[in-house]
Amino acid sequence: MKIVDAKVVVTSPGRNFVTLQVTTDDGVTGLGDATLNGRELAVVSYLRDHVAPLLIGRDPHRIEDAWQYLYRGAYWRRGPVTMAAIAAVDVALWDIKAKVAGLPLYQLLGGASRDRIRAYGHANGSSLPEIFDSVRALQERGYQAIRIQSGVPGLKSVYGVHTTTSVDGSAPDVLARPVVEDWDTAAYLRYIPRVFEAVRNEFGPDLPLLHDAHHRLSPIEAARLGKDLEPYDLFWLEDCTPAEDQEALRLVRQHTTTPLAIGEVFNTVFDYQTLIDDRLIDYVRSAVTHFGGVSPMKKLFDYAGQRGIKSAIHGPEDISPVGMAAALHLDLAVHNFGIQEYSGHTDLTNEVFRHAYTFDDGYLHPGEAPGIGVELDDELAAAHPYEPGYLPVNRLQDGSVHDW
Ligand SMILES: O=C(O)[C@@H](O)[C@H](O)[C@H](O)CO
Ligand SMILES: [Mg+2]
Repeated sequence: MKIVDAKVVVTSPGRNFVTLQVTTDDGVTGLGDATLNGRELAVVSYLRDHVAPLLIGRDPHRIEDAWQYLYRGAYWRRGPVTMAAIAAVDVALWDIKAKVAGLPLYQLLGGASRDRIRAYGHANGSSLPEIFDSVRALQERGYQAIRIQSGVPGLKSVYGVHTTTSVDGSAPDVLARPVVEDWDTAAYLRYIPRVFEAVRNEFGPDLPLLHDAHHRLSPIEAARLGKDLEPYDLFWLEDCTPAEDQEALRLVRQHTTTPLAIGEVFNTVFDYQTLIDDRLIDYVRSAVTHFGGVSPMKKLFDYAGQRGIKSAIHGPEDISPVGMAAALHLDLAVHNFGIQEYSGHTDLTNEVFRHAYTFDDGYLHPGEAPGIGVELDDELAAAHPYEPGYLPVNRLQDGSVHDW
């Protein structure tokens, strides 16, 4: 069997997605997600100009060799652009192998370790009543674990709430530049424990609650927040310190028993080495799409599992249904599964990417279709071309840039 075509499809059914479609001489196709939010076209070029020509003529079954060839063979290793491109190839080849076998991918990863996959959803609000309504709306959709993000008194923007207008009064952005949001760490640290106290009082002790600090805190600030949140029994505190600094989490860990999760912007296992070896975290948060694919994610989970650390694959809306499907096959198969982030996609996105996976009563399942279980509607994808779009940036009240 040989690869005869490798096509990159960019589509924006509401937001941008980059998909690699690999075709074999037998007419089998495999899909991989290469979406890198806000830098999509860099990965498109990497794949089209530098990777696709190397794939033609290769045996699609040699997945590990293709991965090593693209990773070691480029000489320039790691980084989100490279690893998103390699991820798309890896997932497309796993999709092909599983389709040829006539099996859903999870069967090739060891088979199901569980019957269903617990998901968490995102509740947001600028006030407590808004947050309570948001939690109730998620519970009505079936969610049984919920991330809580809150506006902070004195700040105009609410992290996680989509806006197209900058807080600094600059010309309204037409998404050609990032929106500017505002941030004040001291106000946030004073307020967030009160939010979790109120949510616990409203919804009781049983509902698993999560919170994302989005890399905005120094180690000592994160340590304080972890301690202040202990009475409210969080499932985890996510991304409390900047992701580049593994040692920062040692200080946080020494001060709090609030469980810690990190990794959505990590690209390789080396970003986790100290964190896993020294048991400084409880959950690894990488996305299949940004970590080089299913192959390195399986290795990461096996390594983390030796230290009792669990999986929690990144799954916001900017992971396409292709990336989500790949995540769900891993979730079902690995023993040390923790939880899966799942926001779902728009109806239009679900039409462009028809998928076998399901969400019922707060639990996901990848489905039984051979491969990863996603089919791309090329015509509908082409009808919704790329549109520039960016995540926001944060500025402090003195105007300086802060982590978003
Ligand atoms: O945990 C999450 O889902 C967030 O941190 C998102 O990944 C981020 O806002 C970019 O979309
Ligand atoms: Mg996050």
